[in-house]
Amino acid sequence: MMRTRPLKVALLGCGVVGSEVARIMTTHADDLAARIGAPVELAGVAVRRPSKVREGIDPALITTDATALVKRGDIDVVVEVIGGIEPARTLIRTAFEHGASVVSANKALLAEDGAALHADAERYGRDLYYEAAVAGAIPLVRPLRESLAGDKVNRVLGIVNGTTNFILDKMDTSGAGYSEALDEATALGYAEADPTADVEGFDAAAKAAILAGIAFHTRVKIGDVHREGITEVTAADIASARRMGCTVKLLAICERAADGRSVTARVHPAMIPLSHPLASVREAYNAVFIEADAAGQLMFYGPGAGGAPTASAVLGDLVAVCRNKLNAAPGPGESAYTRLPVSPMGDVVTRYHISLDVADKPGVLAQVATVFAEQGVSIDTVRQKGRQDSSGEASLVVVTHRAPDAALSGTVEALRKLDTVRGVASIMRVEGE
Ligand SMILES: NC(=O)C1=CN([C@@H]2O[C@H](COP(=O)(O)OP(=O)(O)OC[C@H]3O[C@@H](n4cnc5c(N)ncnc54)[C@H](O)[C@@H]3O)[C@@H](O)[C@H]2O)C=CC1
Ligand SMILES: N[C@@H](CC=O)C(=O)O
Ligand code: NA
Repeated sequence: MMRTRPLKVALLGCGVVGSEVARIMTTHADDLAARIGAPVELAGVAVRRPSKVREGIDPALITTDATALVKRGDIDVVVEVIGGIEPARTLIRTAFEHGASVVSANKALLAEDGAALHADAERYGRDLYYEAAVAGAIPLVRPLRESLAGDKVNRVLGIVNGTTNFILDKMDTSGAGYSEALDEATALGYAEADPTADVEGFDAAAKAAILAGIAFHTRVKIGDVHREGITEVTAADIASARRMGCTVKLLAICERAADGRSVTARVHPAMIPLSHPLASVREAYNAVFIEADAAGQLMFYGPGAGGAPTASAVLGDLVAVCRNKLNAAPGPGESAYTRLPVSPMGDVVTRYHISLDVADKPGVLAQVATVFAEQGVSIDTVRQKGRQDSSGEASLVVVTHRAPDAALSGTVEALRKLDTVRGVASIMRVEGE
């Protein structure tokens, strides 16, 4: 039976995501009410620029005082789509204290201080939902928190940042320049307020921390995630990947160690074969593989960024939280009982693609091979090509078998010291084989 008294929602932030949340709440009001069992009413919208015209939003709802809004006491759900650590963190904690549950899209905050926020939610008996924080519209948090709660997840691997995937895709397929592609991603509403978070891998690292935490029932913070962005990826790297039948993607990889006693989480660009499903993830789409003991391999794919797709995830959470509220039954809280340590990147076993500029003379290949052998790194393939100029140099591309990352980086360090190695043109990990 439909309750007539509406559930009141406070919206914090009305930018790319917030404006779409407000629009869908209005246009789908009847369906949302039917699905929840009570109408939902937008009771206040906190913004930074009140003079901006916001189509479809009653100007009487606009306020610049977000703190007063979350302290009102009659708010059932606060939707936080401001972003950043503060004031978002204090506003969420204040919301819990004053009776509201929270839906947030803020991966930066959750990956930094998720444990404290979950503790507060539990203390006050509120919900904290954040499906939109990881991979936009794609359901990932809920499948991990609920559908796979009875299984044992061993690996989560995928593309979780739309902006960088958009840039790498444009560079690869249309030969677009890095800055031009970044500007386009920003104009389309994919990038963070400060796009450094995207291109330096902070955003993907935050998502990896959240995914690893939920998947392995442990605590992983953004600082535990090994992070490399895409700013060092060159057109030459992408061309080199093509020659090997690969493409370059920014991947997030979270793994449980074979002995089950630790986990790793990393974000870095990697070459993947064109035949791998992740290679065909274009533009701002994301895709994530989850490997679990009983379920086997699952793949999740869809729009990873943008106002409307992200708002879809926010609205899904809003419906769930409202239903929980009506049933007086909070949803799942944090599950971090395993307390597994996060191992350093050096322990991760992976493969390298190394492109070297070497002296074009006898014995060089043997010297290079000796360095790999000394570090215990086995070579998979070698390709050497003399230059058609007077430099006396050749280009040598080595792809390794799997080895600990510490041994691989030790190999590169030792190679740099050889007189015959004139330069290391590029180093990239190879995944997905
Ligand atoms: N844009 C996207 O594709 C996605 C964004 N997110 C997350 O959603 C959140 C919002 O992102 P966007 O909407 O893209 O950012 P945005 O920058 O377009 O919107 C944020 C809005 O919050 C306002 N704001 C900042 N401080 C405020 C304060 N103290 N009080 C009231 N308003 C304040 C800003 O003026 C701005 O309009 C972030 O946490 C972001 O990481 C998550 C998934 C996808
Ligand atoms: N900036 C992020 C937005 C979604 O999380 C991205 O590009 O993926
Ligand atoms: Na999601």
